[in-house]
Amino acid sequence: MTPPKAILFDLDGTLVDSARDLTDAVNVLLVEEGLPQVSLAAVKSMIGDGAAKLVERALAATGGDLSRLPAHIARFLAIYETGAARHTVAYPGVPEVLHELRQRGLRLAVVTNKPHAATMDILEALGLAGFFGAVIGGDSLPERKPHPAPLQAALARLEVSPEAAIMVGDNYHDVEAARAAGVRAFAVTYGYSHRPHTELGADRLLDTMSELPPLLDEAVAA
Ligand SMILES: O=C(O)COP(=O)(O)O
Ligand SMILES: [Mg+2]
Repeated sequence: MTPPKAILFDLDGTLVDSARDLTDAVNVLLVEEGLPQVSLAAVKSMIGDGAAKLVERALAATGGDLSRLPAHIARFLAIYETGAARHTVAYPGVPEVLHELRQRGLRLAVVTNKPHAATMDILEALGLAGFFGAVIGGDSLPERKPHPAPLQAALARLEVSPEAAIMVGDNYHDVEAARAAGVRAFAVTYGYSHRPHTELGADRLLDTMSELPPLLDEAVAA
């Protein structure tokens, strides 16, 4: 097996727990619209397909006016971008593992469906931005995961071939995008998966990010 040279990370539910800030921003929008608020658990089940889908799902769940969806999405982004990193934290082990992987000479990227501006705000607020040689957001290209294009764009920027890369995500979109790009796929079990983890089709499952470096050693040995 080709030794890994690059790791592509999903953001929400993989590197960072962002559900509380997303929930707060959705609820500001819903209150403005005179609609009922949604719970943290409900929002976790709506995250993964980008901000537009999150807003659409929240409005659908609360009886909102979907004919005004584009305006609602724009309003949500304006609200979210004022506080995307208020309560958002890195999952346990994430900063240490990113540091270790860079020490090993691996190239790192973020490939997320979250808009690029909010992604950068979060990475900078948490002191993680410097680890990544590429950050592809949900609005960086016309296509989003599960399309392979964002992964391919990250690999082009890192100058690494798909066989020498591993995608680490929390959702089926991450695994599907990786498969379509010819990249190995690992999945974490602590994020916002919409399916049971064993049904994601990932090559390996990680209960914490700290399990990643030893798994890379195995991938090299295999
Ligand atoms: O913004 C989202 O819905 C999901 O973002 P992710 O791709 O980092 O999980
Ligand atoms: Mg995710």
